[in-house]
Amino acid sequence: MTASATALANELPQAEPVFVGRDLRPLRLITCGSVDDGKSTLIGRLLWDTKAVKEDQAATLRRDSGKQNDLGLPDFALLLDGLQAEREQGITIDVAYRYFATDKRSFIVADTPGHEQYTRNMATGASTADLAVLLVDARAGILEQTRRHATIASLMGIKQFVLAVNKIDLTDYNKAGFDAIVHEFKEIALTLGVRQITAIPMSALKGENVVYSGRASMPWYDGPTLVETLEKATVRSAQSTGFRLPVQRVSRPGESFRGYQGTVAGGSVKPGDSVAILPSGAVANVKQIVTFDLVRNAAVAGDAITLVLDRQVDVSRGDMIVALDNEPQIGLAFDAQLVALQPDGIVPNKRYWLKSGSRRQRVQVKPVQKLDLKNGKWGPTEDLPMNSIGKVHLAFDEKAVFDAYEQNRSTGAFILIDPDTNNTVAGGMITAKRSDVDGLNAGEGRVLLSLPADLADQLMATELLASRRDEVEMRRVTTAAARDLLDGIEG
Ligand SMILES: Nc1nc2c(ncn2[C@@H]2O[C@H](COP(=O)(O)OP(=O)(O)OP(=O)(O)O)[C@@H](O)[C@H]2O)c(=O)[nH]1
Repeated sequence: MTASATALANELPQAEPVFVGRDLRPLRLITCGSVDDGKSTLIGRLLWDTKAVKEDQAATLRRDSGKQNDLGLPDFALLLDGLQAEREQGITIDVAYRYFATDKRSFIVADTPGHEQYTRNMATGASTADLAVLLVDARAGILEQTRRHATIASLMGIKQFVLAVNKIDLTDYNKAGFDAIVHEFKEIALTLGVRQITAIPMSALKGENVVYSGRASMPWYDGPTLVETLEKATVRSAQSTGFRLPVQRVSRPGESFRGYQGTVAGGSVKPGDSVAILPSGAVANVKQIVTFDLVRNAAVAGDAITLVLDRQVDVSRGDMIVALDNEPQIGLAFDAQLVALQPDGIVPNKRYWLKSGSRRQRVQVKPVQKLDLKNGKWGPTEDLPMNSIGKVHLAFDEKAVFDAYEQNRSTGAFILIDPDTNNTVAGGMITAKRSDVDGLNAGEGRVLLSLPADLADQLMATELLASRRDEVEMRRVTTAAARDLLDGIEG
């Protein structure tokens, strides 16, 4: 907002501030479903009927789909061909975002592939979404994949669901079939604690109940269209935590200036605020907030800033600067839920890297419960195979800083990386801090050695070190890196 706009806003009566903000914020949604449920067709249809498709794309679409469709309609899935190319590049996190708008609101839709092995992409898309559209083929009904996606979406904190019963035209607009699917889904939703469900019979292909009403074919349905539902959905309220700045970089352009850079991950901050630096616990006041070239008088979640403090304190990459009166949890042990993403699953008690924001820490993971995707019940477990969803205990080598995911989706989320392969093996959410490490070997007192690979292997082969594997962790580095480390210690 410009200075004059701010002044104007201050003069206006304060009666409806909520509405001003609400319409400006786009609704983020994720679409999920099994292969061929019609996800691409639905997104294509949304873009087409809201006129988000540019004229040149539209001409290509009419030309390319001319022969392909027995209904004489354009193949809306073709609109997403560009995304297919993006997918095939094999980018680690594989979510494509599309934008469209009505005169009431704008939307960002995360399109994620439907195959089972793409669960991780779904989890990524869900982590920022306000609402999930779950597609079901009206002929096939609810599948295990539907349950899996609903579960992941709800674990990722999504509270609003649209059950899109698609291809209803292929069932002759059968009301009883639609009702049975809705009934079955409501039972699943109940076990997940999801209450806000809008079920819509639709034909993405024909554009019925997507943007335009399908009443002509389905006089029995008097509910909203998909777009009407999306227009009325609520955008997640701001995170309920105080100020959070995960430090991505310490900027030191000259002797006199030291700033801490990162993207605000919660709350807001202004000069004069008292902050703590975690995990050290040092305290300081905010002296200045800088963005690109501007000095700002406040910053809020989402802003990329450089923070200048009023005194010399020790801050490094991976630390978190937080509101003094509203701090996250600090500890060695946490409860979490995660989705296992790799063929090896989660290996009990193995040491992984946990990455959250710019922080990377060693952690041991103990699976304790697994979700049965057939009946939605949690049961005890000792392992978590690929694509399973589990509750785990985490034990860190050094103090970790988190908010519960419920309170803050940035500072409560993490991924696990296998140190041997560098693969992302899980995506997870912190649920609570634990008071004990549950028999896991929290690594206080453990020795970390960074050595050239051949030397490390020789040392590990000696009897002394082989017998003390739990106490000594060997990091294999190049000879040059080892020399740098030694130089650093000496100099
Ligand atoms: N009759 C009918 N056919 C539909 C409808 N929606 C999609 N289809 C057809 O179903 C097939 C699959 O649709 P897609 O949109 O490609 O499905 P998808 O879920 O995106 O599939 P993937 O991209 O492989 O995950 C296509 O031939 C569509 O034309 C619908 O509402 N009615």
